[in-house]
Amino acid sequence: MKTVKLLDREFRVSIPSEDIDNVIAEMAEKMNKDLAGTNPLFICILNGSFMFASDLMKQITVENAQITFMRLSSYDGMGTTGKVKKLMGFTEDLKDRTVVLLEDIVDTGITITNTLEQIKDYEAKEVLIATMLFKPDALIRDVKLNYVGMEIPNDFIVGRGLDYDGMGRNLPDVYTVIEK
Ligand SMILES: O=P(O)(O)OC[C@H]1O[C@H](OP(=O)(O)OP(=O)(O)O)[C@H](O)[C@@H]1O
Ligand SMILES: Nc1nc2[nH]cnc2c(=O)[nH]1
Repeated sequence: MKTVKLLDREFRVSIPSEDIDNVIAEMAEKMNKDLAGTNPLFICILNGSFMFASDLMKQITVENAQITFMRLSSYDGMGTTGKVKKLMGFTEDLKDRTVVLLEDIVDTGITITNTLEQIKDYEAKEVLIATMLFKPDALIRDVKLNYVGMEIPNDFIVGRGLDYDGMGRNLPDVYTVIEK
């Protein structure tokens, strides 16, 4: 079993990199059809989504697609603080645009619903949500996800952009914490 140690915890591979590549490719293909002619603006929610956004955007062929970034943070160690801090905003005008929020993971749903709240006054034409990973059993907010790469169990994971106290974002595979 492939494992990795990050700080004080051990993790085992739970999703190989190729499986994630495949779901991102499928998502890009679907978006290329759905979003044709919409001049979409993708918003990558940093930090965790940097790798997903990069992998996805390389496969987006929609004309006039654009990407921008905002930075939010709510996790401390392995748990949500329940509060979403905005650390960096964007300057693009969302009015009458098709906006696609890019998340690495929707867990409790607190971050994504908070993001929707933050941008609602910008009067976008529509706001779609795309997430690489989704934990349905952890969701405590009512939110519609338009594109979901993969549903996963309610365990703490790292890799593919996701961190444990800043560590492990660079790992191409996804790893699940080994409970002590
Ligand atoms: O659905 P939720 O329970 O809100 O969890 C999802 C959020 O948690 C992670 O962000 P985090 O706050 O860890 O910041 P990071 O992206 O900088 O790692 C992840 O990138 C999502 O944005
Ligand atoms: N690293 C990491 N960040 C998260 N944010 C929400 N859920 C998770 C998770 O399982 N792992």
